[in-house]
Amino acid sequence: MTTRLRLSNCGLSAGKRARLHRILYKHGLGNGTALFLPYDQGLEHGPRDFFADPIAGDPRYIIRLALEGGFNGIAIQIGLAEKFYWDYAGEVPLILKLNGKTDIPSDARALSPVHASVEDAVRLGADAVGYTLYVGSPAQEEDFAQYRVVRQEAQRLGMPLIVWAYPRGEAIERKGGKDSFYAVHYAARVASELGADVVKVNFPHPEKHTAVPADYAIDFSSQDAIDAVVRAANRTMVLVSGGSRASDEVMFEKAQESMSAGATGLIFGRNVWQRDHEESLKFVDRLRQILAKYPTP
Ligand SMILES: O=C(CO)COP(=O)(O)O
Repeated sequence: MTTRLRLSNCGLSAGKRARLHRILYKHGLGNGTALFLPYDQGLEHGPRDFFADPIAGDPRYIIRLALEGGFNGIAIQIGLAEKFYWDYAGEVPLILKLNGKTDIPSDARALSPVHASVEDAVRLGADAVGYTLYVGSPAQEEDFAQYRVVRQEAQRLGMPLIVWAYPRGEAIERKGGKDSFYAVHYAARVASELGADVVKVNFPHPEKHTAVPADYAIDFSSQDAIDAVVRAANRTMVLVSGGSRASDEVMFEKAQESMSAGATGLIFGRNVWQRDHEESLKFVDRLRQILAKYPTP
């Protein structure tokens, strides 16, 4: 088990620390762990994610769910933030996503263009911004360049920067795929090297080792894999993402292993809202029981 990071150990400026303190200690369980509700799938995947449970297509429903479920924050794009966020008077912290893309073009040269600014985030009362970085994409040079502008603005304005570190591209596919241990481990390290305050990763699949460099061809358990990912992030807090719908047992195991590895929290979307309201709240309650076991003073 890795030691859980404290806010005081993350090299944060005063503004970033104050905002992260609000997210981690004034919302959710208030124990230093985080449960975020991401709701950018309408842009990233299109309306198909809402077919299973059409109410989930309504941003007002999702923000209410974030409140009722006691989430630490909601991650949305600028359009929904402008139109819906203040209906709820900022009762749940806002993480404004600054870039995003549709899944209509292929991922061969994945790049998530920036369409909002850190100043937008300040104007909207956000407590953090989110940036998707496609680690391994042939468009890396452009990605790093636009990321640098966001990082510098976030630094200037005291705004915590959460990097969605997503391995992508043909080279990643050859080395085990985007949720292989190799790819997720590398992505966590990249976000830390590039100055993210928080990194969001997929849960690594240690069994997807084929065709990766020999150093990685080790018989890891999933716990060993997520432990190593959290270590690779160094003084960058780690959030583990949910992914597409899976059984509750699989999700709870993922949550348990992530928190035991020293992750700060979870960012689960479709597994929360692709089900009926009562079921969503029950599911969230079980996640909160897991987080409650890992307080960070
Ligand atoms: O952070 C996420 C999307 O931005 C994760 O969402 P899912 O849990 O639906 O995969």
